[in-house]
Amino acid sequence: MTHKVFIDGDVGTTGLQIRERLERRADIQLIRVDPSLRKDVNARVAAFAEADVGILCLPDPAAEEIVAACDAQGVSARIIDASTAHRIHPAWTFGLPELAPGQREAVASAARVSNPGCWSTSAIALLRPLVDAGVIAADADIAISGVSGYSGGGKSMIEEFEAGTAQGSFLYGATQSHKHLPEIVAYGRLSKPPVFVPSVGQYAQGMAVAVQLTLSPKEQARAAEALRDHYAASAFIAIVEAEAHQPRVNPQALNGTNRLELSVQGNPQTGATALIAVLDNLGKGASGAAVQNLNLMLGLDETTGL
Ligand SMILES: NC(=O)C1=CN([C@@H]2O[C@H](COP(=O)(O)OP(=O)(O)OC[C@H]3O[C@@H](n4cnc5c(N)ncnc54)[C@H](OP(=O)(O)O)[C@@H]3O)[C@@H](O)[C@H]2O)C=CC1
Ligand SMILES: CC(=O)N[C@@H](CCC(=O)OP(=O)(O)O)C(=O)O
Repeated sequence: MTHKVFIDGDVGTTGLQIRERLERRADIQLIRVDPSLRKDVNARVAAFAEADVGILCLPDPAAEEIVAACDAQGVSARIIDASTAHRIHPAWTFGLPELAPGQREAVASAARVSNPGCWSTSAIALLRPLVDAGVIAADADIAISGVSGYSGGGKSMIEEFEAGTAQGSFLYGATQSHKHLPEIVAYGRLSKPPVFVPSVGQYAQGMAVAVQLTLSPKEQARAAEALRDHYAASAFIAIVEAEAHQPRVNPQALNGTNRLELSVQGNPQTGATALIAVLDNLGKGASGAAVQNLNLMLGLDETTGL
């Protein structure tokens, strides 16, 4: 049996990587629109009407526009949205199957799934099990930093770095209005936003993220245990020994995979704690995650083709 999938935005960074993963599969038939019509709303709505699942790999306004057009024309295609547009929308299911018990089943049966952001995937994967286990208080003082390859910024940032016009690595988001903060608060079950200062490095792909807070030595040990318990049966998320991410955390270590590695590090004497995540921004941070969600929505093993 083949499943029909339409990728809206399949020449962009995320869409192209999803297409490459799906083109290798005999169980998936990709629906394509004529390249000259790739921004034509009617042509794309027709493609959604034919698809079992459509995947949006578009800027937020374009994602909102095409969902509204599908709704207006009565097209009831199941949709995965890789943009930020619907991440905390109550009618959309958050596409992090490992979030909490029941989330995998919720994704599998959902009509609309929002694929998480790359930074938020890391932060939520670290925080949510610890908040649920009572190791971290919802109102804890938390800081998040990290480094991403420039492909995280899509085509325009890739062009900037490849043309040599980017002036090197940089921090951003210091005004604390990064677009991933709402989903980190909502799905991390926090009662206040963490302080989040990400950065971009002078390499294409891969991320390392550090969630920083104070935990007692006992809480540090409980944190590692709670994460191990939570992800024990996970195909893609693993807790590794702190040594695996020392002394340098390599943001490119998991490139080309859909994996996310977590470790608990810190100084038990002072309580200063760094929860570390490593992932591919175009793997578990975007395209791999979208394929995992697609597999679940199609009733397949979530690891198919990943
Ligand atoms: N890059 C990453 O690591 C991640 C990206 N995302 C999200 O995924 C989405 C896509 O990002 P990314 O692939 O990086 O972005 P890109 O800019 O690389 O690609 C976006 C694509 O959408 C196309 N597009 C823009 N407007 C329209 C429209 N109205 N109709 C049809 N196509 C349109 C663009 O066309 P054109 O080429 O003509 O501009 C481009 O090909 C974004 O919402 C992004 O935030 C999520 C997680 C990680
Ligand atoms: C390096 C870089 O610029 N990264 C992007 C996030 C990439 C991502 O996760 O995308 P969406 O949430 O938009 O889907 C940023 O921080 O805005």
